[in-house]
Order: sequence, then C-alpha cells, then structure tokens
Amino acid sequence: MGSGGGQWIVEKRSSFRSEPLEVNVSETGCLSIVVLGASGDLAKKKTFPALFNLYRQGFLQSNEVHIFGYARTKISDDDLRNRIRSYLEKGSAKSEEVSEFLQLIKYVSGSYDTEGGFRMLDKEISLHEEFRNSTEGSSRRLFYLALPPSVYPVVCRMIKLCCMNKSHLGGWTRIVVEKPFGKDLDSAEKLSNQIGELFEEPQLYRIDHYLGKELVQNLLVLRFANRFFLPLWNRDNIDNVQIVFREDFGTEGRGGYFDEYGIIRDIIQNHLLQVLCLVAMEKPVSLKPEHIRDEKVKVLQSVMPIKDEEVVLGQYNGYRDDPTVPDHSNTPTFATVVLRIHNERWEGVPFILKAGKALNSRKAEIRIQFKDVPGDIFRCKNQGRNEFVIRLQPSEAMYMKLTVKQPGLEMSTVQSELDLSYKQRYHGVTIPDAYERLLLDT
Ligand SMILES: NC(=O)C1=CN([C@@H]2O[C@H](COP(=O)(O)OP(=O)(O)OC[C@H]3O[C@@H](n4cnc5c(N)ncnc54)[C@H](OP(=O)(O)O)[C@@H]3O)[C@@H](O)[C@H]2O)C=CC1
Ligand SMILES: O=C1O[C@H](COP(=O)(O)O)[C@@H](O)[C@H](O)[C@H]1O
Repeated sequence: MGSGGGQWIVEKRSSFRSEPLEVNVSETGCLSIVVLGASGDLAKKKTFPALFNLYRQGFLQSNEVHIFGYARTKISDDDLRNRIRSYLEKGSAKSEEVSEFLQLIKYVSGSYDTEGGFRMLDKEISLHEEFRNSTEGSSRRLFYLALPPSVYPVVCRMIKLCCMNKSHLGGWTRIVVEKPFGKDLDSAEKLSNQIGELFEEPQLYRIDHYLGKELVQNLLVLRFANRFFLPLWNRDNIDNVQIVFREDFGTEGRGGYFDEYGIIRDIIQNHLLQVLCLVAMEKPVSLKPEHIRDEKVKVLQSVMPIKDEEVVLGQYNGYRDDPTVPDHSNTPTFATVVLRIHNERWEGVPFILKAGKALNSRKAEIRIQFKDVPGDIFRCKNQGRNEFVIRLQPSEAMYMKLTVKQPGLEMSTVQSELDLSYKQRYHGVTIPDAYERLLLDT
C-alpha cells in the first residue's frame, strides 16, 4: 500500500492483477474493529494495548469506533475488560483513559465454525452502526484474526457469510491475518487459495509485526542511505551474521496455538527470515512494496537447503507442565539454524538464526561480525573483532564495536563502542509499538 500525491493507492500483487487499483473515496462511516481470539495472548498483550495507544493519540475517535472481541470462551464484557486492563495501565496511561477505552469494547462469544456466533456478532456490529447513524454501506469493518492459522479458512468463510459490510458506499470489510501463514508450502498455498476465493487481495492484510519495529524499519535506510556500509556489506569483510531472538518467559497457557507450530514456525520462518532478507538483499529499484518484495524473494531463492548438522533443537524444562501443552509433546521451543546464501555477495558467510523461549533474558538483535584485520601489527586480535550490533529490543540501539588506542601515554589498544542508543539520542521521543504502526496502516 502506498501514498501518491496525497491519495491512497492500493496495489494488488502482480500475480493477482497487473494494473494498480486506485482508491479515492472518503471514509465517513463508523469503524468496527473485531478482534477474533480476544481471549488469547496476542489480543491481551499486543492488540488491545496497540488499539488503546492509537485511541489515546486520537487516531481512533470514541464517536466513530467500536471494538468487538470474539472467541469461544464464555465470558462477559466486563470479564474481558478486566483481563486486559492491567496490560493497558502501563507507562503514562491514566486510569480514566483506560476506563473510557474499555467502554468501547463489547464481547461476543461463539464458535469459529458455525454461523450462530457470527450472526450474533453481525447483529452487534449493525446495532453500533445504526446507533452511529452510519449510512448503510459506508461503514468500515476490520476483522483481526488473533487466532491459530488452522482456523483462518473457516473463520474467513463465516465472516464472508455473516458479517460483511452490506454495500460499497465508501465502506469496506478488511481482514488481518497473523503469521505463521500455514505450516508448510502446501498448507500456505492452500490457505492462500481458500482466503483468496473469499476476499479480494486489497481486503487482505498479512501481518508480521517484526516489520513494524523501529529498528527493522530502519534497516533499509541504514544500508542504502549510508556510504559507510556500502563497500563493507559483503563476504570480503563480513565473517558471519547472527539474528537472535530470546524470550525470558515460556508459553504461559498458549499451548493451544504454540504446540502445533513450534519455535521455527512461530519466530524463525517469519520474523527472523524477514530480518535476514532486509540484511542480505540487494538495493531495491525503489521503495515500492513490489520492488522490495522482489529483492527479498531473490535472497530466499538463493538460500541453500539447510544441513541437518547445522540445526540444533531444544525444549525447555517445564514446557510440558503447561496444562495447555500435551504431556508428550516434542515441539521445539529453541532452535538454531544456519542459512547459507549462495550468491556473489554472501557465498561462505553463515547467517546464524537463533530463537528460544524461557531463556535467561529477553532480547532481539542482529550482530554483524567482521573479519579480522590482516597484518595485526597491534597484536589486538584477541581483544575482539569489529562488530556492528542492531538491537531491536529492549532499548533500541545500534553500536559498533571497534578497537581504539587506550587513552594515555602508552601505545596500547582497547575495544570500545560507537553507540547510538535511542533513549539517550532521542530524548522524549516515544517509539511506537510495532502493532500500532501496522494497525494504523490497516
Ligand atoms: N502471543 C503473541 O505475542 C503473538 C502472537 N502472534 C500470532 O497470533 C496468533 C494467536 O496467538 P496467541 O494469541 O498467542 O495464541 P493463543 O493460544 O492465546 O490463542 C488465541 C485464542 O485462540 C483460541 N484458540 C487457541 N487454540 C485454538 C485451537 N486449537 N483451535 C481454535 N481456537 C483456538 C483461544 O480462544 P477461545 O478458546 O476462547 O476461542 C485463544 O484464546 C498466532 O497466529 C500467533 O502466531 C503474533 C505475534 C505475537
Ligand atoms: O510472533 C510472536 O512474537 C512474540 C514476541 O514478540 P515481541 O514483539 O514481544 O518480540 C512471541 O512471544 C510469540 O511467541 C510469537 O507468536
């Protein structure tokens, strides 16, 4: 999706149509945001907090927006509000603001594969639209699937059958689906076909929230707007690249989703692979989504089959104690995988992807380790290599480890850092959560 000359231009993927579709309609109808899987982990930790932050900043107005939670769990509106309250009351949020926001939320309970619940949901949405005097057809309905991908097809069918915006007077129905998009190539293609039969491509938003993180968004700028990196970013200078995700908590009741997918499909195949693409790809022709996608695809096509001996899998002690996890599960919660990119720039440089839950710290970072300097006249090799680190979280930062002269009379060396820590550099700037950015886009 891109903005050109002040109007929004929605472009379908070239595999679906060749001409860009220009949409230039004013959006006047009220907005209903439906969070399916509202009882779950993503909804409470990220979706509702992101909606709350958009509300606080005035992007969602209480006189036009209403939020619906939908899931099978039988709870009341207030039960849902109480479940999420503590996730909203963080930072500078005032408790009155939280209460006002929570009043915008209504909960509907129903199954994912029968019409009853979805008809009820449609009725509730329509009531809200009538209450807001939204002209029929001008209303906007955003369905956010905070659900395991196994239920996307049936949920999309039910939305299409029961819950669509009724006509096209500037209104719309949009569907947001989460990663992982299927389990393997066959299921991803099947899922794509199933959803594609129900909705037009511009109605569909596939989310990978790592792409909304500030420092992931910065990767293109960093690589292609700075002269420094251009000559160094290749096999002649870089020894290895590490892309690491660690979490200091386990599944915590998410076994219903996680155990079926595991850490590779949960984190590596999507979040870390997207980061790898941005680190490894060539400069795109422009910033158009298609041009960026084309370069990413080239990188992925150059990845060699992974060798068994370059994979390590593990499961943390206590994973099976989670009541939502089957007793004999062997689903990995930790994985290290080495990817090798067979092209002129990266031949011989291992890309080491690591992800794990319930480890000793929470961190996501990219470490680019450079080769040793030939002819070590300072005998400083043992002090460590040049390294460029991009810390995505926590505390966003970029720093370069380099060898300098130890200040003083002696000619000795020491490792130091050129440090761009965002908190210190950008005082008073709040970095938006990835989901705020992405939900606002949708
Ligand atoms: N948690 C997170 O931080 C993030 C999650 N995601 C993605 O969000 C999606 C949901 O993840 P998350 O919220 O963590 O998962 P949960 O396990 O919390 O599942 C969400 C909800 O889906 C329903 N559900 C769970 N298992 C099943 C099942 N087997 N069949 C049908 N319904 C089920 C449950 O609701 P009920 O039983 O009430 O219907 C549950 O509350 C996943 O695709 C994940 O990749 C993406 C980014 C971050
Ligand atoms: O997609 C997911 O991401 C979260 C971690 O997201 P972060 O932005 O807090 O790093 C992870 O906990 C979850 O298992 C996974 O589904």
